[in-house]
Amino acid sequence: MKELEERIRLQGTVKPGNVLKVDAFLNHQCDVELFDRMGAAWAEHFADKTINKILTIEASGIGIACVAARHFDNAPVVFAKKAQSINLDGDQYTTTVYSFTKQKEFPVIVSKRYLNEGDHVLLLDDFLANGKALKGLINLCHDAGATVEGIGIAVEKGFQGGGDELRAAGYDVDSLAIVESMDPETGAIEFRS
Ligand SMILES: O=P(O)(O)OC[C@H]1O[C@H](OP(=O)(O)OP(=O)(O)O)[C@H](O)[C@@H]1O
Ligand SMILES: O=c1[nH]c(=O)c2nc[nH]c2[nH]1
Repeated sequence: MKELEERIRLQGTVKPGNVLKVDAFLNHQCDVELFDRMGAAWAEHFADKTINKILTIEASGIGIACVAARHFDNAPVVFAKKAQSINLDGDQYTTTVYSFTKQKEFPVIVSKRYLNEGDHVLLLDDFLANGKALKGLINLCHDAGATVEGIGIAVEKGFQGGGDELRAAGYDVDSLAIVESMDPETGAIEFRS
């Protein structure tokens, strides 16, 4: 998606440790009109799939998924929680995920009420790096007997390999911008064409 690549060039900054900071529009301050156009792009890509639920993971996937859901017949958006809470009751599907930005392992939890056998799920998230978050969500879907119909990502860092691993495993991964390389010294960012 050219618009997203341009925004990354304009407002993104490259930090040491393979971190691309795009919090001016994607995952701190949120440009909801951009999110809407991202949702439209995913809807076009996954037009031949039957999708009845969108699954994401807190925190940064939530806003994007909620806006994108408007392009999927207002499919319910479920987000996996990264902490136990007195608000989480009943049976749960759980796994653990190593968080890229927080650099620690989190439990990842979805109530059995909201992910069911027979669900046709689209996974959405802001970033795909090593693929840990998505593998956690895929595990939850597998445990629930739900089918992963596809994966929509705003920014994939292609050089970290998570996206290509998922494609090799047979998943339809639609990343709207794929960063092939980025240099914290010069700030240069190259996209996969
Ligand atoms: O492919 P991966 O290596 O798993 O990286 C991608 C994940 O990293 C971020 O989550 P993180 O927990 O770092 O931050 P967040 O709480 O802002 O979503 C991002 O939102 C993705 O969920
Ligand atoms: O803001 C972010 N920048 C990143 O480079 C990244 N990788 C995973 N998750 C991320 N979030």
